[in-house]
Amino acid sequence: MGARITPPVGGMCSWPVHVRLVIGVMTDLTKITTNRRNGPSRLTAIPRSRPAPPPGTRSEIMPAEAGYGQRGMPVPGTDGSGGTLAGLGRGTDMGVVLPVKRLTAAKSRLRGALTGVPHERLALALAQDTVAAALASAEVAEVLAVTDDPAVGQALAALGARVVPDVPGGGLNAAFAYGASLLAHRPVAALAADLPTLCPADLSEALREAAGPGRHFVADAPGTGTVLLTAQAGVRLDPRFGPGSAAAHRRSGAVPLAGDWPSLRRDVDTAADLEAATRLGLGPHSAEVAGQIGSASCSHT
Ligand SMILES: Nc1nc2c(ncn2[C@@H]2O[C@H](COP(=O)(O)OP(=O)(O)OP(=O)(O)O)[C@@H](O)[C@H]2O)c(=O)[nH]1
Ligand SMILES: C=C(OP(=O)(O)O)C(=O)O
Repeated sequence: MGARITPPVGGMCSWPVHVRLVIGVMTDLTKITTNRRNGPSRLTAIPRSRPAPPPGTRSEIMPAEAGYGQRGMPVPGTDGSGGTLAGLGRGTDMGVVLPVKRLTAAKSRLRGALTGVPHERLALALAQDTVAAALASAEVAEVLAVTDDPAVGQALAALGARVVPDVPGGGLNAAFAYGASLLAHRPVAALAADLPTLCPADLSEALREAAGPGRHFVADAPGTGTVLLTAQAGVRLDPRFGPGSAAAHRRSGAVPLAGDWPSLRRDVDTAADLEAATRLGLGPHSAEVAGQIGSASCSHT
């Protein structure tokens, strides 16, 4: 498939495009402790008296540079869903766990989907857009990426995620369970890392609906897989991702959430999925890789 360039279906965009402006840092995976409150996505919320970041760390991006308040972008401190960003006095304590495979092995069904684009670049861009959207959600306090790939760790840390190695090395569910165990003090959301259309407002709404006791999940667009599984603090996540995971999560007692949330349900496993995601509106990293100008169409905020 060549990169088919079509404008997003919707109109206004609520994407914080500053993610493209952030400068990364070479960081030892085991030493990254950055969270969204001191990461780049939070810089707009930090008082002006905050000391400048030390040389060699992340660049400070001011709202005007980031495009906030322009072209339908949300003003600082909001994600376009009516809530204010966590750390400014609202939002939940939700920790998002997001495992990513080594890029050489990741998204094998997608290999060759974009002519002339190195597969690893595309696989990374999907994760970058997912993480940036999660960090921009008013309901998310922290994003924890579980990965053994140094390039993934570096790129996601640069966005503001905390990164840990895949210590169990036992596949996707083991990685989710491990990440959740590190966030045991919080409610936890297990999020697929292949959601390049994800809009913060869709994720925020789903997480608000998941606020009841126990576990909740959101099925993918076809209805058979899972894009999001949540567990309240103190409740075991018990992830059952993989083929038929929607039914597996339902059987395990997790409650399905019924909202539309098209940007959340659109996971990208195949070239056809990528085409569907492109029609919906890709996030900035994936759009750039696909040679598409613009970013996710988050008109439903
Ligand atoms: N850390 C970690 N992440 C994983 C593992 N398996 C899958 N993932 C990630 O989980 C997300 C969803 O998994 P899949 O959709 O099955 O992705 P995938 O295995 O890369 O794709 P295929 O090779 O096409 O099956 C992707 O972002 C993967 O990178 C694993 O064993 N460890
Ligand atoms: C991991 C899952 O599926 P896929 O590999 O199709 O993304 C899932 O839906 O649980």
